[in-house]
Amino acid sequence: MSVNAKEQVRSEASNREELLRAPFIYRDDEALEKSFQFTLMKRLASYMRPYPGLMAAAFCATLGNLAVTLIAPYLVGRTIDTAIAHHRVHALLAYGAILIGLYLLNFAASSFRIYLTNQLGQRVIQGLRRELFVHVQGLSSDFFDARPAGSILVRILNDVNSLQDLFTNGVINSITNLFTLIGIIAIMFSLNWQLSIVTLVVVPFMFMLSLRLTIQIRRAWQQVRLRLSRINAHLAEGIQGMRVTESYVRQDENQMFFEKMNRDYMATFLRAQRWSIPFGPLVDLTGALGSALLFWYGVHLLHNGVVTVGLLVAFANYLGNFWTPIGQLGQVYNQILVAMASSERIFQYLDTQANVVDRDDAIALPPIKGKVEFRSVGFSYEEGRRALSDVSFEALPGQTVALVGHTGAGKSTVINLLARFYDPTEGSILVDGKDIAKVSLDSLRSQIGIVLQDTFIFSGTIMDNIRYGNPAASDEEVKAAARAVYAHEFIENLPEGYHTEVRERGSRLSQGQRQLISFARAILADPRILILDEATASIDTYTEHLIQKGLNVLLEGRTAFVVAHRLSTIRDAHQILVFDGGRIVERGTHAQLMAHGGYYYDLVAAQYKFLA
Ligand SMILES: Nc1ncnc2c1ncn2[C@@H]1O[C@H](COP(=O)(O)OP(=O)(O)OP(=O)(O)O)[C@@H](O)[C@H]1O
Repeated sequence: MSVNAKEQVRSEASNREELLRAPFIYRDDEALEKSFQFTLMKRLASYMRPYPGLMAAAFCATLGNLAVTLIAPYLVGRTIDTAIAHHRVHALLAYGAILIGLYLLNFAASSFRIYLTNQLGQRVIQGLRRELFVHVQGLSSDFFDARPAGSILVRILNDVNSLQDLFTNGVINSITNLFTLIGIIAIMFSLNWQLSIVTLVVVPFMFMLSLRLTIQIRRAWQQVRLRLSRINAHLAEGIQGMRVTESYVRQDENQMFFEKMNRDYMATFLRAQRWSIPFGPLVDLTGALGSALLFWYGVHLLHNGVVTVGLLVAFANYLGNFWTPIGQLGQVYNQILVAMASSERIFQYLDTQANVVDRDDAIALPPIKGKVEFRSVGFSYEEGRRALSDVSFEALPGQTVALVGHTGAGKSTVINLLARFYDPTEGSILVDGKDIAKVSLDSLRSQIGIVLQDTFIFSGTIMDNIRYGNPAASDEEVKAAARAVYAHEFIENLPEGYHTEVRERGSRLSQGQRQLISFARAILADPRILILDEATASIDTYTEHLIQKGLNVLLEGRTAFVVAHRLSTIRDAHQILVFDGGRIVERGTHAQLMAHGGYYYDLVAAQYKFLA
């Protein structure tokens, strides 16, 4: 290698190192924690209201724990003072038996409490997740347009899960912990107030230390989780887009990006570890300090005959019992901060209202014949940007209407309004003379079939996928539908025919095969009105021929709106609506429009001649 080449390699390597070390900037919009808000907490607590029996039982079980925590140290003290100090074997055995009984009770109460609080937590979480899913499923298209699917997923999964700890342990434990602390303090003061003051000097310090450290530790681990989910998201995207990466030869950049994420994750993990390591030893140290104070002053009181050995031991036990509730209260505080951020986001979704809803006086649309009318329809997705203006047309039952125009002209918007994914801003849409804004959504959509360009294939068998159009259809009906649209042949040729499992999004099937399946699905649903966004993907001549024939069967006898990309489909349409800038600029049959020699003529000349 020449000196220059070596120099270049060295400089590339150092550039790479520099790039890798440069701070990593992410765009995260989600807050990980929020300050305490009473209204949010009250709303969260309302999710526990349906389970009064579980809450009461869990609370009783925790009272059992509480009783043992409060009584046992006192009994140990009494055992020492009355039984051991005076060599009274019977008393010793009796105390021993009572203590064993108490600890057995504690064991039973703890097991029962853990079981009950888990039941409670899981039920609350399951209910909340169900409510969120049902609500999100009922929201209108604008909601899904405005946010990526990933962020909706995170809310339904992660945000709800992050409330789990609070509902499982937090609420019940914090009440018990408070009672425990108050109980211990009360007992200690009733036994000896001077010793109590000296012993408890260390407690506020313990509490602050536990709180501060746990806050830092939680934040540090939140950062680790955040980095991990970024790596997950990046990996998922990378794997899905692998073909594009390969075709644009972007592997090196991807590797560099991944390497940065990986390093960032490692650094964050080690930082979190650094915060976590001293927690245990520091807690022990503070505990030891408390015990030292207790024994230093206790021995002094012992000399003066103010306290007994048993009382000192009881105090030491009580002090030991302070740790668990203090630590747990710190944890609950942390859980509440995290819950505030998550629940705020969850409630934001739950409070979002669907824009397209059934009116109170909505009627069910009777079985339709298929006449469709747009009357001066106008629509904007966003304020100030019109997607459709003054669109009027009429389609008679059984007619095929082709919607054509350049990209962004408004064709899909017509379809979105007809299926009532949105309501028009102006004008009205009538089906068989009935304003669709006044009929129930279910009765309208169940009579409209939609075949999109990018056919959605669900994981399951081919049979399941076709039956999606009509869940009540028998196997024979499914096959008949496939036959009608010329899909039967290719399905039969698959390894397991109709029972072939199609993987996620139908990756095993070609574009054309997916379209044929969507035709079969639509014909099985047998809608009077059909909306079809014709696929643009180029398909081999044989499949293309099948699709053409399948399409003719599908359109037969239905009112169909086709965002048309094939000249053959357009040519056969009863009516062609030509869109530009959200308006209908020309209308007529293919022959009429070609003879007119206007916008449509130019469009066909430019766009469709190759597809004829
Ligand atoms: N969800 C949306 N939010 C905001 N604006 C939108 C949305 N969908 C479409 N638009 C805008 O509305 C206008 C009409 O879009 P539309 O999708 O109806 O066009 P199209 O003719 O179907 O185009 P294409 O042939 O590319 O699908 C465009 O200006 C587009 O940017």
